[in-house]
Amino acid sequence: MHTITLDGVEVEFPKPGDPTTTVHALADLNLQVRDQEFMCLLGPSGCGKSTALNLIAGFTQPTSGSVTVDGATVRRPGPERGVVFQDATIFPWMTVRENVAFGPKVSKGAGGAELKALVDEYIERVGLGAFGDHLPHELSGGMRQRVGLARVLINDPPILLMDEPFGALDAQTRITMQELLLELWEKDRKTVLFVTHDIDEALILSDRVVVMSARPGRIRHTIDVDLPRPRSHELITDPAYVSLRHELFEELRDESHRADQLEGLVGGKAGH
Ligand SMILES: Nc1ncnc2c1ncn2[C@@H]1O[C@H](COP(=O)(O)OP(=O)(O)OP(=O)(O)O)[C@@H](O)[C@H]1O
Repeated sequence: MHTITLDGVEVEFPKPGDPTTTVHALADLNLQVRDQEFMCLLGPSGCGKSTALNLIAGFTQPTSGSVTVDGATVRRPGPERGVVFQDATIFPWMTVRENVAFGPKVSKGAGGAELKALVDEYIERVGLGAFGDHLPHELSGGMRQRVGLARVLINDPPILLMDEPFGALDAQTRITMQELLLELWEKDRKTVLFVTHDIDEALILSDRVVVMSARPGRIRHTIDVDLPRPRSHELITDPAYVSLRHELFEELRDESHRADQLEGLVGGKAGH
């Protein structure tokens, strides 16, 4: 069982440039990600999605409230939580194969034929079988993100935390990567928390979508995505999909408007 629980989580940051005031990033956030569930956190820019993910990853601590993984309080990063960011964390001087081998080599002292076979397997899984000896600068953005994914997956973490991993990719590559992720997840269901501000991405991937409010982020709305799996983008014309999309669009529109007001981008006053 691999579950994530946030209970009454508050996060306040010192305001950059003005440490006497704070930015209230998360307010009384309560969230539970179930075992082997694919959950998307959806919300307007600046609502605290990354802050929530960073708490679970163990990169930051809540001001109050609790963050637990499998019942244990999160205090630091751990091998059971794999984190994938928008910019793939890969070493530019290492080949694809060396990059993918890095984790098991360093954390488990793996090596030899066994490691080589494992690396080949994961490179194959992410569709980079023919690119093992390439350096990152010889790859496209989508291919680099595949390397980033393989680097995390090879450690076989039961929990995946993904922060807009496809956010920097062009629309078509993004769709390809979503379908690759779905295919990988169908085979080996990990507990996933995926941060995005893209409604279609959330719907295609998730079992549940949690919509966060504008800052301070709290949960505004949760929807169950009862669409059949395995899924592909053909789903977008399905009436059930269209209806869920409309529901999420309405929720997100209100919150995006509030977020813009907070930032002083449209009418109203900037605030914290
Ligand atoms: N280390 C920090 N110090 C001060 N303020 C911070 C820090 N990290 C985040 N914030 C602020 O907290 C709020 C939430 O930020 P966060 O990055 O979690 O939002 P987000 O929903 O992930 O946004 P986006 O979709 O734009 O990435 C923002 O107002 C941000 O400026």
